[in-house]
Amino acid sequence: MKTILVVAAALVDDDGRVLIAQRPEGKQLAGLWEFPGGKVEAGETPEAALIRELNEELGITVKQACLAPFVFASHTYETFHLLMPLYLIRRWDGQPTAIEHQAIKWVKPNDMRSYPMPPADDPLVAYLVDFI
Ligand SMILES: Nc1nc2c([nH]c(=O)n2[C@@H]2O[C@H](COP(=O)(O)OP(=O)(O)OP(=O)(O)O)[C@@H](O)[C@H]2O)c(=O)[nH]1
Ligand SMILES: [Mg+2]
Repeated sequence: MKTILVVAAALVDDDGRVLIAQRPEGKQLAGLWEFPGGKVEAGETPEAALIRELNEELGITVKQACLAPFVFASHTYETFHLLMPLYLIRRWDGQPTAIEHQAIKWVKPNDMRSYPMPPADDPLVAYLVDFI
């Protein structure tokens, strides 16, 4: 089975809320709420990939120095194994916008359980509850 590397971000605002984004219709896991991010492309560092994805998906600009490695998910799906580092980000330029998602939402980590997320993400929420 192939391992795919996906990078994701927990954007944290001044009130300690985290941004989650609803996956588009027609995509795998449509309608579930996720951390913005995406696949690392060939020749790309994980950090460069995350900066690119956040610009494509949310229209924000993030500096590499503002990416803080946090925790990772390692989860076997039916057709691939997902390895997904999650970075914490507290500073960025621009206003996050749902460019590729159905919707985005700022939620307290304690309230994230009300938003169905991909199975790989479940263990990550507990770390946010403890740390944010
Ligand atoms: N971005 C993101 N992907 C996640 C999360 N949890 C999770 O299982 N994934 C899985 O990671 C895989 C890649 O994510 P993605 O669809 O965002 O990839 P991408 O932005 O490069 O999109 P694309 O492949 O359509 O260009 C998907 O299979 C997705 O289901 C999460 O919290 N955030
Ligand atoms: Mg994505």
